[in-house]
Amino acid sequence: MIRIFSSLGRDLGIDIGTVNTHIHVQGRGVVLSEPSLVATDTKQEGIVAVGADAERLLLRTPDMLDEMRPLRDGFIVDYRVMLTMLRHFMNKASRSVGRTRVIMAVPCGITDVEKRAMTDAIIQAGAREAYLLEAPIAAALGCHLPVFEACGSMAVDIGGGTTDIGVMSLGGKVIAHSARIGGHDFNESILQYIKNTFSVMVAVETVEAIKLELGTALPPQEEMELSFLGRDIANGLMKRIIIRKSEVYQVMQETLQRIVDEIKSVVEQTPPELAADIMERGMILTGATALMEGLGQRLSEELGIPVQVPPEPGFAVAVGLGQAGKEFARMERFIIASKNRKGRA
Ligand SMILES: Nc1ncnc2c1ncn2[C@@H]1O[C@H](COP(=O)(O)OP(=O)(O)OP(=O)(O)O)[C@@H](O)[C@H]1O
Repeated sequence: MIRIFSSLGRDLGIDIGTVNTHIHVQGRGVVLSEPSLVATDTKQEGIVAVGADAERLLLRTPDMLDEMRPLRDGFIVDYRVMLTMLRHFMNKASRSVGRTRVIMAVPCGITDVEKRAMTDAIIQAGAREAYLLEAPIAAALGCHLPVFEACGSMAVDIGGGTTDIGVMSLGGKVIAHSARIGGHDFNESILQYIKNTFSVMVAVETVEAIKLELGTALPPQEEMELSFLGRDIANGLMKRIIIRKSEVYQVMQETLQRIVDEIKSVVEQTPPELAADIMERGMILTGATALMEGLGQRLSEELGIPVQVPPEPGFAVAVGLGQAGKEFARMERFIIASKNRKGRA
């Protein structure tokens, strides 16, 4: 059983993702939104800058610095760097970190070792108390789904590295599933396609721009194209390439289908009475990948479930963590790990 400690400080809701970190402060809203990125000095192996500062420096002086993302697919890959980044963000978001209760979103189904690492990091970063909540539960709270009522609610959060799917009812989770597939997989497919079709190498920023400009989950109604520069694999010279929206749509099919299949398998495992509620009331789709053109409609058509995308899907989890702070007395069954400075529950 998870112990709920008493708290005096302000709540921080931290959505620390593979690509971005968002922090919600009780009473102030989402106060921080920065890339989950660290720039390290190649010679000294020291950390030079964190978050948005690191992104700026890496763009200006790419040869003198190394880029590090301390989380991959939502999981910690370098504890020391992750801790530095977390401490930096927490101190930026709050002037009294030592009095805060942190509620953090994590992918569904993380192991006990990963839970321990996350709660340890939060306390080491200076917080008074640490609590973990699975991302789709936070997303559902952020979108005001009736998760405490006797009906089924469903939320799907698609970020850069993971798709997290949750079914909730009566203040507890019924199913929580995480698949290591997300926005990054679309980028990978586009990158491979460009390499194989045009025999050029392109910058990751170019691939991201192609996805944001031309990416669509539905067959394009009208053709569009984008021109960009790539480096010819054969002779090393820069070459201008034109890619069409219909090509990008085709390239994205495999990842789209994998996401559909992951959600379908959760719907199939959902108890019939809750599945009926979800078919009627719909599910919510969050995470910044939810901004992709036509994704909500595509999922709705494939799953036969109404899909709603909130106005700012990338912030829904952070907002939900703030809501979890407000509803804290009712959160016991949702909280998957906790720790305070004296120890863990
Ligand atoms: N308009 C858009 N269309 C398609 N994809 C988008 C759009 N805007 C952002 N994305 C994608 O959203 C992803 C980042 O989403 P988000 O910030 O929710 O991820 P994260 O929380 O850091 O990752 P994770 O939850 O997997 O750890 C990136 O892959 C980005 O390319």
